[in-house]
Amino acid sequence: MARINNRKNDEIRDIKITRNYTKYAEGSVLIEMGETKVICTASIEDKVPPFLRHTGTGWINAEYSMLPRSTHQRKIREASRGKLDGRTQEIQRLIGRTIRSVVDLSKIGERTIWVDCDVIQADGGTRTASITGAFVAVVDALNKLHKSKAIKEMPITNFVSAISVGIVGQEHMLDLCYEEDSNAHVDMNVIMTDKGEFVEVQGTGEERPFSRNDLNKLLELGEKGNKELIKAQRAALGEIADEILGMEYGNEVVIATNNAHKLEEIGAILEDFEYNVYSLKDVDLAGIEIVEDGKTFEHNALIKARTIAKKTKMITIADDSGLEVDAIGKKPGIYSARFAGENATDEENRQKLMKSLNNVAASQRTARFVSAIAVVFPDGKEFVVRGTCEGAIGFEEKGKNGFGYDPLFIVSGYNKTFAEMPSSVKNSISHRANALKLMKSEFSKRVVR
Ligand SMILES: O=c1nc[nH]c2c1ncn2[C@H]1C[C@H](O)[C@@H](COP(=O)(O)OP(=O)(O)OP(=O)(O)O)O1
Ligand SMILES: [Mg+2]
Repeated sequence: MARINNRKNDEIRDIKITRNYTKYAEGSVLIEMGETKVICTASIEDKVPPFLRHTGTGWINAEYSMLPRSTHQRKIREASRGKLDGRTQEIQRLIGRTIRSVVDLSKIGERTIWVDCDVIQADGGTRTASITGAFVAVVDALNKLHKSKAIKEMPITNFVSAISVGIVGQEHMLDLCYEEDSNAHVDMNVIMTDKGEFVEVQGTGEERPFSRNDLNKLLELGEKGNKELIKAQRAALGEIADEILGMEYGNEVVIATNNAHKLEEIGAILEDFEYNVYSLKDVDLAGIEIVEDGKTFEHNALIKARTIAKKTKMITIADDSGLEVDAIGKKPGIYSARFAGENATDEENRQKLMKSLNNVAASQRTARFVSAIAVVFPDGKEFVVRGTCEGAIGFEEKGKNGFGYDPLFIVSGYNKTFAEMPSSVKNSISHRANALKLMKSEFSKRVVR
């Protein structure tokens, strides 16, 4: 069965959120979900209901109404009728409860936020559009309080949005318009946060009961819709949203290295990382010179990553690595790339190492590779981890694989140099592999997706 406007069953209507729609309220939003249009305002009043006086805590109240000609037939104004009908009361309580669930009322002082949702055109989903729009208006109002220093911090704990789902005929559908809603035999409103948690689920088998399987399908649709709505709220709020939720980082990382071998290894080790990996060449920064004047691997890795993150505004991963040889006081260490002088080749560095270890006995030739991996996010957050790999320096070069000091580095427990191993083996045990493993676990703690 085709949907109106040929929408797919799991497709939401076009959503448009216009902030600062009217001029007096502290927060004012026009939200349009397809043909449904609601004006949502948030107004701040410097007092609270009696039960909260002298508690230092605030309150949020919501009112909802439909303009007489928001519907097909004129609907009598509730003011003229002199009382609110049950539906209106239920909806405004729902809006109030929802917004209260994501605002820390103890942080807004003794103030009441009045949320007013006025439906100017109704084509289904007015309560859910009201919630989605009201949240944005409340963020704007609270942001004004925050910017004027009336409150110390933004008291928003979560973003919240709402969407309708239902079963029409045999079909499970997302975001029902009026006509679909009138034909639905199961009707549900799903209110969720940016964390994917539920604030409220209102589901009714109006014409016939529904199964657990139906419920699961409907929740699935609700989750998809709410994700998209919260994305739209974020987009509408721009930087204010980033301040509350932390910046959204996108799906791309750039590897800040000019060393093609390292790039290849990092790419291979990050094969299962759920980000698209870019090189400096991909972002037009090939050959960029970065002064590595840190005193540690960690510091140098951060210097490289910060430089590229600043230029690209992308999540940036950098490696600073080197070889610590015990017999020569852990040299060359952070100077590994320039051991034989600025712009030295790998070959020259290896020769210098051989000379430095002239006459040093096998048992005294222990060494380790170190890799510090730094990650810098576009908003400046950063972390750095270290991986190592133990081994010893051989008496002659062995093997053709790898790069740098690989032909001289005999890996502990393998009796082979890195250059004698296939890259797949090196990439499962190397200092870089160990560091990137730690990086991935640290990364996933910091980025909620
Ligand atoms: O798995 C390795 N196998 C062999 N040698 C290695 C390895 N890992 C680091 N190394 C050596 C190469 C270079 O002499 C120095 C890294 O210097 P380091 O400044 O971190 O890298 P780099 O200048 O080549 O590229 P970039 O700074 O653009 O990332 O340690
Ligand atoms: Mg370097």
